[in-house]
Amino acid sequence: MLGRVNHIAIAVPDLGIATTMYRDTLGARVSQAQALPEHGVTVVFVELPNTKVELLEPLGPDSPIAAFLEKNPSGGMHHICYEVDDIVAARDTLKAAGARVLGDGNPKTGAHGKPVLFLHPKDFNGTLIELEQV
Ligand SMILES: C[C@@H](C(=O)O)C(=O)SCCNC(=O)CCNC(=O)[C@H](O)C(C)(C)COP(=O)(O)OP(=O)(O)OC[C@H]1O[C@@H](n2cnc3c(N)ncnc32)[C@H](O)[C@@H]1OP(=O)(O)O
Ligand SMILES: [Co+2]
Repeated sequence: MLGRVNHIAIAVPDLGIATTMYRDTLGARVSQAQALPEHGVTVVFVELPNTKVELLEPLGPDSPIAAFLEKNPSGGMHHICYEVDDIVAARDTLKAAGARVLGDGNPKTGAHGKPVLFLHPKDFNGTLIELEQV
């Protein structure tokens, strides 16, 4: 079911500071900030030779990363995104295996304009998983 790692996400309290750190201190190429109101986050992608790191800042009053940042005020690793060929087939297989699919269970359009879904961290060794159909 799983393909490549698409990105690893880090929740950050201040996207401007985090972007400067990745660009100027760590010397990486970074994208422009992109507000994603449907996801309650603003994102910046750090573009690495083999994958991407997604920096996430809360957007709006109901951000899904707000509680995480309250518990981890300086930020922290938030999720890992794996690529799948068929997200609906993957969802149905995982649901049948007892995994909790977050939200209403229907894929949303993610930061790359492709369908994404999230799986509950408590069902996957304490790691929040995002699936992206590529
Ligand atoms: C746009 C896009 C893209 O790439 O295309 C994105 O990535 S959007 C990225 C942002 N969107 C999302 O993350 C959407 C899916 N996420 C969610 O629905 C939420 O973040 C949840 C995963 C349900 C967690 O929500 P919240 O923290 O408010 O709930 P909660 O406090 O009840 O947490 C339940 C338990 O899970 C733990 N928990 C919470 N977030 C966690 C995380 N990221 N990794 C590992 N564990 C985590 C909490 O500590 C708690 O454990 P204890 O009970 O042991 O204390
Ligand atoms: Co993501």
